[in-house]
Amino acid sequence: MAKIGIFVGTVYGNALLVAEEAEPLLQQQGHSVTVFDDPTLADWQNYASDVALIVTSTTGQGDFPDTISGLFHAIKDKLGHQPALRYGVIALGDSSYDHFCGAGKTFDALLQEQGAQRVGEVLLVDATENPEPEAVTSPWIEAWGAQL
Ligand SMILES: Cc1cc2nc3c(=O)[nH]c(=O)nc-3n(C[C@H](O)[C@H](O)[C@H](O)COP(=O)(O)O)c2cc1C
Repeated sequence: MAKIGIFVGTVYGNALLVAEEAEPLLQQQGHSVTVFDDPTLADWQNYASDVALIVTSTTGQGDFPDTISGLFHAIKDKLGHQPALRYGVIALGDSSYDHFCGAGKTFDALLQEQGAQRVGEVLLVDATENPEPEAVTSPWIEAWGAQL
């Protein structure tokens, strides 16, 4: 059983919906789960030796939504190595934009740089192909949770 924090970046609510659907799926696997829809660095640091699931959309031109932008920059500026952290990334985006899933990919790159251990591959969800992201994210989450 793992202690999992789900850290959400959203503008229109899709990523939050995905996170809220992930919570019971992971709990059914015996994990302890908390969703942070406006996450702070203090929230993040409570999971330094546990598991983080980042669920973020991309806005602007490859930018982070405001709900998670502060957390990303705080981790980048204030934390160094995070070798005890295991994590996963679900990146929501739209392939008609230039920087497809840019925010999720950038978050993953930072955590890789900081030595955190990614569980599974980054899930890229394309809104043009999947108008209902849960159809893709729910099976991915079940498989991801089983690896923890
Ligand atoms: C103004 C705007 C800018 C966007 N920019 C990007 C982008 O640069 N890259 C991308 O992959 N998707 C982009 N998207 C698509 C969103 O990430 C996608 O619709 C996502 O599902 C929204 O999730 P949310 O409701 O959690 O914010 C953009 C959408 C809008 C409305």
